[in-house]
Amino acid sequence: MTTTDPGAVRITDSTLRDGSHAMAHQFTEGQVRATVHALDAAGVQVIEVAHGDGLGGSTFNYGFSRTDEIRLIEAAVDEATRARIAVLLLPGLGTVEDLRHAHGVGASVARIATHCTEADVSVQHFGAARELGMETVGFLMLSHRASPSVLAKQARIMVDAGAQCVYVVDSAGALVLGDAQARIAALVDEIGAEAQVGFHGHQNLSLGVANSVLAYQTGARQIDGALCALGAGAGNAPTEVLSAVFERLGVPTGVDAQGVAAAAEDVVKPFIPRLPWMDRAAIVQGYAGVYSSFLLHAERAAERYGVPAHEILERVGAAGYVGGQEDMIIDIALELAEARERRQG
Ligand SMILES: C[C@H](O)CC(=O)C(=O)O
Ligand SMILES: [Mn+2]
Repeated sequence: MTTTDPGAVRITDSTLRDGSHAMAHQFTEGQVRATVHALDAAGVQVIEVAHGDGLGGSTFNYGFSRTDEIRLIEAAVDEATRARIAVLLLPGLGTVEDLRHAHGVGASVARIATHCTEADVSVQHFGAARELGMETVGFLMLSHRASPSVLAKQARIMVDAGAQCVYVVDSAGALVLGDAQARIAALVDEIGAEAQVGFHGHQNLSLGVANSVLAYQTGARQIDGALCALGAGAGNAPTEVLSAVFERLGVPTGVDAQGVAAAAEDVVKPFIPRLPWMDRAAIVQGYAGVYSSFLLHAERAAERYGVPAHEILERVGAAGYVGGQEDMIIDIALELAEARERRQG
């Protein structure tokens, strides 16, 4: 595959970033090295490494990392022979200084993520990333919450600020087929002449792979995946499945499908404490449009206050909370626990 092939798709693997949510941010340097080694050998061109909530995400609100993310990024860069290492940054949580630091240890792709209607907060960060000579990618999170035309205007803001690709990010795994397709089509129409369009899917309604294929067929040329689906909620579109499906469709990815299947089975699966799955709580996330990374927060609150996680998540969906409002999950759990006590007299 050549990167100039207009029909080729580039798979970015986010096991070591989105998977951080599913691992409660407990990645070790050894796990990062082994995963990067296997992905790099299989020809994956971009590997994302950071705290699940991006640079600077290791906090009380989001969860502390076991290992400093800069050390993990440095290890990933050291291990990769061909792949480029990407980082995610949410303006307001991560800073331009964090980006410089990551670039200083070898990260070369900056993925700047905002809520789907707040692209304007990314302008300074795209400018800084371009000045550093990094490849730039915009991430419009919770994309189901904006109509295709609104999303396209937000993508325009990112491209004007320096984004070379903008992703429709289905953070809640809530987009159902045509919903994903319509958003990709709107972005291709708005920015396609100047920038690429990407798709990042979650499996809460088991549509991550199908939505990714539809996104490709509608013009997206960058697609995210994670080995063993390791990601928030029911996980991401599995990289090993995406690679196999694109191969069957005759779409060049440059990835050795057998190699990533082995990476998933032999390297990642053995260290995952719990495989991501479409269980009741995750399905509610997709159905009610809840940010996937809220799953473990809701499960912890459920355990602590003795209320069901899926009920907490239903309420989170009704309230429309977005990333950064993790603390509200506790409030909802407390309300549910109080209501239960009142009922029991
Ligand atoms: C910070 C989020 O986890 C980014 C992401 O992967 C998503 O919104 O989905
Ligand atoms: Mn995600």
